Amino acid sequence: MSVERAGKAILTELSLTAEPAQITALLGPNGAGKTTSIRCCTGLMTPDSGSVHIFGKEPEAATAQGLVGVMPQHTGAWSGIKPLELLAFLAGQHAHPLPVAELARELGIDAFARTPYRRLSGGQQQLVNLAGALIGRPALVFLDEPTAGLDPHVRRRVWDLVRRLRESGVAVLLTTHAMDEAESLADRVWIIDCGRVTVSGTVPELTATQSLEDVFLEVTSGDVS
Ligand SMILES: Nc1ncnc2c1ncn2[C@@H]1O[C@H](COP(=O)(O)OP(=O)(O)OP(=O)(O)O)[C@@H](O)[C@H]1O
Repeated sequence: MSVERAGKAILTELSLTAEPAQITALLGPNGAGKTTSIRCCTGLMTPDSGSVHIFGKEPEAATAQGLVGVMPQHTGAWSGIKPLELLAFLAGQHAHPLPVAELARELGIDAFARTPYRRLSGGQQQLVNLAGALIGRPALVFLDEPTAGLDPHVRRRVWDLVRRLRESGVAVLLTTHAMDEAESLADRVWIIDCGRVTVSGTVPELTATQSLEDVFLEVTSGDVS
């Protein structure tokens, strides 16, 4: 797919896939087009050319059927709503949601369940956003920098959860700037630069002779102009 905004190419013939029961990492420098790709895949943005298929459906239809979960990098302010209230509300939008209390316990949300969303720390808000993405039991989940700003304990908890999603057959597509995270979690890695795929492969393929960070630095310019 290709996307142009304000006369500038943001994505150029970008093509990638994410398979069920796999963790797919989408890597790229700041401004490379990762979030834009996710927005196109979830129907929030329409590519100027090309198409997106989610289990054979258009993104809007797949999202409407609850097949897709999204953890955005930033949410709008959820204001004064408390985490469990928010998750119960989101659960109500789905036919077969996960049990709210169980998910909240698993992610450690219980500890700050009584604090209004806007007063939560950045990391706590991240966990609530992650729970919100998973509550509807999606078959495909987009996690945009799910562990950015999380402490090492919480990061490991999120990693375990992401691995369990894979084990249960979910297709996980995540973005991250942490190369150790991609190496540890991902089955397949796609590296993009200036809206184009520059390299893709399994972690063992990409790291046969050098670290993933070295590969990243080699195949990306970091030039977003
Ligand atoms: N609606 C829009 N209008 C104009 N430019 C846009 C629009 N949406 C995104 N862009 C530009 O597209 C480029 C890619 O942005 P995007 O958020 O996809 O990057 P990213 O890879 O997710 O970056 P980061 O790692 O910093 O989160 C940026 O230069 C951004 O300014």
